[in-house]
Formats: sequence, structure tokens, C-alpha cells
Amino acid sequence: MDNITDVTIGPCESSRFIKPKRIYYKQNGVDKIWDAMKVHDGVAIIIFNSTRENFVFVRQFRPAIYIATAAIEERDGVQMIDTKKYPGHLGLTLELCAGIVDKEKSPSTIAKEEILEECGYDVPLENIIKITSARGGVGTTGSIVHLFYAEVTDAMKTGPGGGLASEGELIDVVEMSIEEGRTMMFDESCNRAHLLIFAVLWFFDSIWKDKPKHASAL
Ligand SMILES: Nc1ncnc2c1ncn2[C@@H]1O[C@H](COP(=O)(O)OP(=O)(O)O[C@H]2O[C@H](CO)[C@@H](O)[C@H](O)[C@H]2O)[C@@H](O)[C@H]1O
Repeated sequence: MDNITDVTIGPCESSRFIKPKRIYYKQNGVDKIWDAMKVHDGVAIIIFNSTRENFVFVRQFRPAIYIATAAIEERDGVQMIDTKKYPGHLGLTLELCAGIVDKEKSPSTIAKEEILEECGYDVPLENIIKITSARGGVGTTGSIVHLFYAEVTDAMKTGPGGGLASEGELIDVVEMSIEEGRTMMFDESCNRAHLLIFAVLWFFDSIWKDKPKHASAL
């Protein structure tokens, strides 16, 4: 997964996923400019396996995280990253199971599909509970992520997960104990996103507060 080589960087002239825009406007009569991107909204799911009492997260190589961590050099007119200096593991993240809303389906249906594709659990829709939704990237994208909680059992495991091979996805399923999850929230050596930390805090506040509580009791 982190065997990353031959990294070169080019301009992004057109994309199915991001549309860079320069916005011109007046605020209180003053001319302003802002650079932003139109991107898809998303779903993310904090998954708890109640049979084994552990979190189910995912790990994958994220090119955006990798280039944020590594220095871009120019060699023979080509922008590149020296993977000996900056090995691929710098781009590995720990994340919630997630996906983009790029089809005409409800966010909870997309969440159900992502749980199956990425983590291998076939979860009934009624086990997928909305926590909230929030804006990400306020300076750059402003997109909404719909956050869900899904309680799964070993009996719902129908496949290995790992993402869609047809889309070239390479995803590791990471099981983490309750206490490992608690430590991870403040472990800066772990490449993780705000939403993962918020979701785990929510879990401790809503599900695992005084004693373990099942989602049906919410
Ligand atoms: N920018 C991009 N460039 C090239 N190919 C891309 C791409 N974004 C998606 N894809 C392609 O689309 C496929 C499907 O993506 P997913 O729906 O699984 O979203 P992902 O888990 O990447 O997270 C996404 O959705 C979550 C939830 O919103 C966000 O947190 C996360 O940043 C976002 O990538 C990817 O495997 C990839 O092939």
C-alpha cells in the first residue's frame, strides 16, 4: 500500500472531482477575490463492531496528504517528489469509512454501500444513524460531510472490504479497541482528520458514556 514510486506533479486542468474557481465579489462595497473549489459532498461513518467491541476504521494512501508532507522539487523541468527522501508511508491516513456523494442516492444509502465496499459489512439501513452534518474546508471547498454511526456485528461481515478494485481502490480495514481509539484522538504521530476525532469523541459522549449503550437505545 505504501510502495509509492515515480511521483511527478502536473497542473490539474480538468477533473471529475474538483473544480477550482476564482470568485470575484464586493463586500460592503469593497472588491474582493477568493480562490475556492467546487467538490462533491461526502458521507463518513463511524463503525462500531458490537460483537468484538472495537472500532472499524480504514487506512489508505492519500496523495493530497502525501504532497502536503513532502517537498516538491524540479528536475529537468519536471516537478517531482523524491520518494527516497519522502517515503509513501507519509501519505497513509487513518480515517472513517467515507465516500463522495456523486450519485442520485440518499447519503444514508451511499453510507451503506461504502461500509460494504470498504469494510465488508452488509448493514441494514436502519442500523445507520445520522449524527450530524458539517462543513469541511471552509477556506477552500465548503462542502458538506454527512456523518453517520453504524453498529455492526460479526454476522454482518460478508466480505473482506478493501474498496472497489474496479476503481483501483486499495484500502486496509483497521480494527481498533475502545482504549486504542481513545489514545488515537490525541496521537499526533497518527495522520488523521478532524472528523475522525470528532466522531470518536461523539462515540464516547453518546454510546460509551456511563456504560455501553446500543444504537437502538438512542
Ligand atoms: N480527488 C480525486 N482525485 C482522483 N480520484 C478521486 C478523487 N476523489 C475520489 N476519487 C475517485 O473516486 C473513488 C471513490 O471515492 P470515494 O467515494 O470512496 O471517496 P473517498 O473515500 O476517496 O473519500 C472522499 O470522500 C470523503 C468524504 O467526503 C472525503 O473526506 C475525502 O476527502 C474524499 O476523497 C476513489 O477511489 C477514486 O478512484
